[in-house]
Amino acid sequence: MLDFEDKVLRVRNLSKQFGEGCELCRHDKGVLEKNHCPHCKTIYACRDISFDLYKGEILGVVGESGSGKSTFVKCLYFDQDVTAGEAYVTDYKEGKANMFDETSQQKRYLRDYLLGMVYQNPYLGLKMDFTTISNIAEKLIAAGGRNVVGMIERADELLDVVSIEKFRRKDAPKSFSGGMQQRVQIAKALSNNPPILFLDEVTTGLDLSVQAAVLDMIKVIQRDLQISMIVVSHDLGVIRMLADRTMVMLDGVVIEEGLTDQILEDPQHAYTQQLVHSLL
Ligand SMILES: Nc1ncnc2c1ncn2[C@@H]1O[C@H](COP(=O)(O)OP(=O)(O)OP(=O)(O)O)[C@@H](O)[C@H]1O
Repeated sequence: MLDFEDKVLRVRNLSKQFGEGCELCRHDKGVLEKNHCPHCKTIYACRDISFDLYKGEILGVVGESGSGKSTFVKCLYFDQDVTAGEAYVTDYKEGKANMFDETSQQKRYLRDYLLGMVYQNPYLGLKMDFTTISNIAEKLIAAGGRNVVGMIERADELLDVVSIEKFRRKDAPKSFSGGMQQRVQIAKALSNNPPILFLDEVTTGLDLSVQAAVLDMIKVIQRDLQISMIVVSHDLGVIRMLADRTMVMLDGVVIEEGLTDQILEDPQHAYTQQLVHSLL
């Protein structure tokens, strides 16, 4: 049974809109067509998303393109500002400070010490012209690392974890395959031991066999390091393989959530039923 004490992240009513809204949509979300207002064209990308993330669990977020998954995870990593909502990290100010209200310096601290992100597009997470080792060192330096030998040792250790061969470690990621780039991103995101890691469509676009290898690796890392993860994917197959619990998003709203097995065996919402059916 999960305990209240085991929560690492608490999110309440996370909302993100693109546009100001108008008299019609601001007060009555019933006027929306899917996720947008037909009158003023404001897009309500995420609406009132609330959940808890527990220590050592993988929470899956699944939904079709445009359902708001990336916006949701970008808000949590401060790549985008929320329109409204609260989020509390247990390891930060005893879980009492709404991280969305913090200063940019405090948000940088949260990113450097407590949160990690692996992007779908490795160009967003890596400096493609730097060596692989210095990509990892960059994150360690941001988190206060000054001991060069220590940082190189740490980078080596992490590149072992993600199976990047020793002779490639001084190469720049631009010379790597897509699967290798994702593995370097994962090593970089793990470098400061964050208790919480976000992964956004990390295997999309990879060959099936490479995809399977990256997913296996994520599972092993999560088991060995007991990191809590939020895994975002349009692919229920990925979520089935990784996630303990799942939230299903449609048009910016969480329409269903529960244990992944439960959702797969007994989906309640028509959209979830369709998703599950497509897996069969
Ligand atoms: N910067 C932006 N400006 C305006 N609208 C945006 C912006 N970013 C996202 N949106 C809109 O927000 C909605 C959710 O987009 P989001 O990228 O979060 O969806 P998604 O589920 O991650 O889809 P995909 O996997 O295709 O990226 C979409 O309607 C999208 O057009």
